[in-house]
Amino acid sequence: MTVLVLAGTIGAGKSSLTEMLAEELETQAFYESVHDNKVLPLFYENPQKYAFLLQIYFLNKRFDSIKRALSDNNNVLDRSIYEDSLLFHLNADLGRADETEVEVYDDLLKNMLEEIDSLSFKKRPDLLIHVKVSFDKMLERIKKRGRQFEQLEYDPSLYDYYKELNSRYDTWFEAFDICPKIQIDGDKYDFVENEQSKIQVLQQIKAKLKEIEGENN
Ligand SMILES: Nc1ncnc2c1ncn2[C@@H]1O[C@H](COP(=O)(O)OP(=O)(O)O)[C@@H](O)[C@H]1O
Ligand SMILES: Nc1nc2c(ncn2[C@H]2C[C@H](O)[C@@H](COP(=O)(O)O)O2)c(=O)[nH]1
Repeated sequence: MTVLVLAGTIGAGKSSLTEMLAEELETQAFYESVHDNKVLPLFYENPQKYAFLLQIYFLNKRFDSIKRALSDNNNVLDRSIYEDSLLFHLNADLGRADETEVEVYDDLLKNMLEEIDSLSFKKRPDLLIHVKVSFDKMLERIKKRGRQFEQLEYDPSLYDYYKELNSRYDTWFEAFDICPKIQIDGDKYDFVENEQSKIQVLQQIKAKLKEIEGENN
């Protein structure tokens, strides 16, 4: 059983790489709830009002995906539950959640992570794959994808939100020690449109998985 989780800022390329990995490794892909997410557009319209609700929504959906993923053999998840806290605390720091909401959320997340530990013999993912992109690349990709409510034209204050989110990922990744990890340079490798880049990225990930397998034997 192999569990891979993707991590990275908005537009980094997590979903694209998830699809490629699932195909390459012949595993099932689990995607974050975006198109069917009723709260996401509300959050972008009024973050002050909906930051807490959105976070609970995502946490619930992620928990659901993890439960389904763990009952399966091999799988790839397009965003890790470990980034939830990063996203929520950024919003809390921006004054979009009060102290009680932060307390309730932190406690719920801790509880859920403990519950995941007890769900399966597989307690941690085999590998966390962080797709790192520069701030400029992040903006370029968000624009390329074109989700209306994520565009700077829709809300110019998103510029600062995105900038801060992207910069927090570096510290987050450095400190991450829950399972083996690898960083993919999403600026350097255009793995969506360039076949050679795609092959190189998949090779890096497969080499890391081999290295981990060697360490475990
Ligand atoms: N390495 C890459 N090279 C070129 N385009 C990319 C790359 N990664 C992602 N994209 C494009 O950027 C946009 C966002 O990618 P996506 O996979 O949806 O990101 P995420 O899931 O991290 O939010 C999509 O239009 C995708 O085609
Ligand atoms: N406030 C939060 N927003 C989140 C969280 N997880 C995802 N998102 C947002 C960010 C994007 O607009 C969209 C999809 O994310 P991608 O990175 O896959 O593009 O959902 C969260 O936990 N909190």
